[in-house]
Amino acid sequence: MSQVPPNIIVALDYSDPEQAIQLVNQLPNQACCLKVGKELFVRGGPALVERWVKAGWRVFLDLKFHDIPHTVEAACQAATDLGVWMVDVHALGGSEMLEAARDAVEAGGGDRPLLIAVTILTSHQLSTLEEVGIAGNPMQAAGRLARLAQKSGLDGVVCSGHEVEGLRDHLGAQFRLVTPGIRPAGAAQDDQKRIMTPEAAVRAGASDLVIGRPITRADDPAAALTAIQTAIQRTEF
Ligand SMILES: O=c1ccn([C@@H]2O[C@H](COP(=O)(O)O)[C@@H](O)[C@H]2O)c(=O)[nH]1
Repeated sequence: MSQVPPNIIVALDYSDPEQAIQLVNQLPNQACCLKVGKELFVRGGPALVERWVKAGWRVFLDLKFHDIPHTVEAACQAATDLGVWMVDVHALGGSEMLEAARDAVEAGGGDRPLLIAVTILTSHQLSTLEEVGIAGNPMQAAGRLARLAQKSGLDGVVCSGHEVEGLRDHLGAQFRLVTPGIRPAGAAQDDQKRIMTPEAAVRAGASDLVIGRPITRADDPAAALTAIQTAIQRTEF
């Protein structure tokens, strides 16, 4: 299990960078981390990321690189140059690609980003794995990919809360388990399939909780974040 309270990473999935900036301005500084994904990065560009990095925010650049090793290595080098706190790739890219990504972030020296690999997306279920030809259920497939990521020298993986306990047992306390698909009780499931409440994910041993719509679509996002943080603080882990 994680020995420190997990980070909350707010997923800034906005089409308008100004809306993202306004939200970040409302958030208690340093009380959470920020996640910039594909939509916001394509619309806002690297300057947006640099703005928050310079302001002292820990930024997870969630672009889920998956390509030939040379391309992923160069993309991870570019992410490292931006000064982000965390960056990710798809474990399905295989060991050669994962090792190229690791070499790129390590070339940045001591102040390098954490490098994590997506195992099985939280929007996937057994039928999705069957559809795309991945053997086993989500736990089995995530377990194989997480072991590959660890063997390739990565710092952790993205998985659903449902896999956290099993992965923690096998991969040790230091390996980062970053969990999206987090839904407070009663919140809309949206397109997520393998969901878990923040409290249950914390009890299972998640290192970081990625939360988007339950915060960004709330009437008062800062209050929604505070409510989740309070619930986590009351949870024994
Ligand atoms: O397996 C994965 C990997 C990444 N994500 C990302 O996390 C957020 C979740 O947003 P919600 O609004 O809380 O559903 C989103 O940016 C995804 O791209 C994921 O959901 N699952």
